[in-house]
Amino acid sequence: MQRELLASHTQTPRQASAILIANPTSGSYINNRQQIETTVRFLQEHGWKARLELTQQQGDARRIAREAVEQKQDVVVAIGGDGTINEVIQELANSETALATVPSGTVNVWAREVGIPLDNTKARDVLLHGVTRRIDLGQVNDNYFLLMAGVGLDGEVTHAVEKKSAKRLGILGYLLVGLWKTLTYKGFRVHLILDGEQEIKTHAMQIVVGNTQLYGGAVKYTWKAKCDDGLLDVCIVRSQGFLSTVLVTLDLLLHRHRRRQWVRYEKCRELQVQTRHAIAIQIDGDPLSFTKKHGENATVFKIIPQALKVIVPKQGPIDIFAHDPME
Ligand SMILES: Nc1ncnc2c1ncn2[C@@H]1O[C@H](COP(=O)(O)OP(=O)(O)OP(=O)(O)O)[C@@H](O)[C@H]1O
Repeated sequence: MQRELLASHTQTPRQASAILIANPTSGSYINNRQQIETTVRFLQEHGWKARLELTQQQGDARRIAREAVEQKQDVVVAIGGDGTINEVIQELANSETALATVPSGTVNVWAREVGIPLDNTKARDVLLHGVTRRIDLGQVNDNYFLLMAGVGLDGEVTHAVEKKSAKRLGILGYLLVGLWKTLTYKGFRVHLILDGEQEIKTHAMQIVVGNTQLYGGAVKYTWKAKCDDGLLDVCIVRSQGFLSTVLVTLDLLLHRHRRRQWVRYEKCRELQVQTRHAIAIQIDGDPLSFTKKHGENATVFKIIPQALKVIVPKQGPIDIFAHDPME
């Protein structure tokens, strides 16, 4: 029964079995707490078999998502930000359980990318009336990413914020550490191999490997990305000193065409990254690990086509998708 219920082209509201996973430490949870309980009742009143689970610590969202897949739940609703979503997709990947989101994070990049309203009362309508799509996921070191992975400056920033009390400052903490790192980061030599053939050797400040377009809620490094085209978009920002880094960021922020001069832009299915030193990596805005050093095997970024079912607004932005929704 569930497959038919998930098909949502009709006006009939979707009914489904679902676990709602809420991260009480996510950015806007406190403001949304009342709304979240209302959302559970709202879904139940519309015939959903829905229950709410709160995470107690990092890792819980992933564990609960694994149970949801084992129980063949139709939907996991991630109530949090992109970090909570990233935990959930580790288990939803290659399953029939769809990801839905009621945004409750600080930046909520996924929600912004696909047009899920940040207002919870409107977001819950998407659960009922949104469309189901299958999208790709990126993968590095056995970890999936939904949005993007970064190597270099942003990896350094996320690792530094994680270690320092700056995390408590939220976006401001990222901005302060980001500014400091931009002033002091020297970049790195890198050897890239795309799809086992094309080689690029350069001195980079930042490499963004994107499945989607938006970065940090405002900038677009991978502005041509489609999340269901079976390809990763790679944006290599060359290291040319502090001033050019600021100018690149401004161009990307303002979505100016001039940005093309500052970066190299490629598409591929697989990207091998070899660096002389271990360079910090982030995925979906959280620190991951480091690239392998000279002499070790390359760090490999891959696209896993059609790996994730998602529920998104029917009338959301379409330039992020290459294909129509599922029937
Ligand atoms: N109960 C919990 N206690 C501590 N950390 C948690 C808990 N539940 C989830 N986490 C972790 O909290 C981190 C941040 O959560 P999340 O990304 O949802 O919120 P956010 O950072 O405010 O939003 P955004 O990423 O959109 O800016 C994630 O890495 C997640 O794994």
